[in-house]
Amino acid sequence: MDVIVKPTPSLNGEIGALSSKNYTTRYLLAAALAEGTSTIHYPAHSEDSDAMRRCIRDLGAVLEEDDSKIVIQGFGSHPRDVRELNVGNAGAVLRFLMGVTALCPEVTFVNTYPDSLGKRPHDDLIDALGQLGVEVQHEQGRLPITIKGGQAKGGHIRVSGSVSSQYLSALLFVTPLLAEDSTIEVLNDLKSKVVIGQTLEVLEQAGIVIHASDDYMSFRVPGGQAYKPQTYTVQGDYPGSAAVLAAAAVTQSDVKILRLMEQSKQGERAIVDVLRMMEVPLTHENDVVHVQGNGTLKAVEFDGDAATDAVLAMVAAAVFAEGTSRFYNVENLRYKECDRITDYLNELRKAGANVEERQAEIIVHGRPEGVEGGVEINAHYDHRVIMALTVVGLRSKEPLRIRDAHHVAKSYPQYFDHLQALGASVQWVKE
Ligand SMILES: O=C(O)C1=C[C@@H](OP(=O)(O)O)[C@@H](O)[C@H](O)C1
Ligand SMILES: C=C(OP(=O)(O)O)C(=O)O
Repeated sequence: MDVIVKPTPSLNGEIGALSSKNYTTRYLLAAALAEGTSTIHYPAHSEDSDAMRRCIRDLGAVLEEDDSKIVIQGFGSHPRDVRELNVGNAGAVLRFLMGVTALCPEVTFVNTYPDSLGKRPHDDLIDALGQLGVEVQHEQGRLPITIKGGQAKGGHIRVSGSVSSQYLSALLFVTPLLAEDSTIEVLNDLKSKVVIGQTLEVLEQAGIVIHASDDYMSFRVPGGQAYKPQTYTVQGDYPGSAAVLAAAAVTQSDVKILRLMEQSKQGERAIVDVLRMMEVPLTHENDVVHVQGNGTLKAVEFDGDAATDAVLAMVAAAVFAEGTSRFYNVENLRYKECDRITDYLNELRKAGANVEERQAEIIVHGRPEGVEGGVEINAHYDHRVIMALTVVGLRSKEPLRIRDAHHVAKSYPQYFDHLQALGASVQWVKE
């Protein structure tokens, strides 16, 4: 399905934020790894969170769900012996479960998105699992991947953090369940460091003890621990909401998004600070972000690694700012659902934006007068490219047609409904 985005001068109204993808995947996993019954209130519903639901069920968890909660009977440290798992296009779900299946005799992760997740690297995690005595078969570090576990006991593990924090999160989820203590040393840089704060928060809620250094570069994990069954409540999602806030920032708007915690550990809450730095009129009080956009924005410089999943939305806002914006320290955007630097900037250029790339930077020469539009956009299987190009389309002179926009459902299936509710002119069309 494609979406046509038409120029929309103003957005008005109020929406509840979608539920956080990152917390939902983590709570589902922590509940599955507990023996006993856990409850998760307001879990996210999207392709990625559904992938985690499907896989933990395949591994032996029992799930019962109604409109507002999911009740999970976990399998503890004894997942069922399954042959295959299908994570769809969900990177975090794949990496976390590659760690957990170190507890299984032999599991193959199949390759259902050869042009997206199928291209993403997992070498650093494969190497770390090897240090635990887990045999991993793979296609040059890519899917399909077979994990032959069952022998892992714990020990000293060195893992690179220079491509993704998800490899480290994977190790943090599984090592507490191993018989012996582990130490984890992070080599090189740790990208998306803030996300590790979310992993540690969830592990602590599940009663798991981890001794982390202040810089998150080394960890001591006592072995033989058990996840406690818990009641969790999922907070609102900043990465998805960032796109709606960017849309409000580039139009004449009066838009409120509810359920966005000020004290959240999600790095993408920086969208609020970045829009503020861009002089967009907004407030953030009592978990409500209120944007009263006047369409005028100033350029900004920002370390994007602090808010990795909101950078594309920030860039979309910068397309209409006065001056030149720079988003630096963003190389790992190249290893996501698509190359979020080269592929994304190519689509922005098609729409009429003036953008430049460096290996680890995005530079945007703003066009406050608006961009031409009137072209077809390739979604590159990437929900965040779809959301960001929609923001650009709202302020293009001619409509944008976003091909295969249904991939937005990876994280935010109701994105276009939310925008429509705010008055955006967006419309689904069959190919
Ligand atoms: O741990 C997680 O849930 C995630 C970590 C981040 O990935 P990287 O660590 O690869 O940057 C983020 O982009 C992704 O959407 C979710
Ligand atoms: C990169 C993302 O997800 P993942 O790595 O889990 O596929 C994302 O949600 O933007």
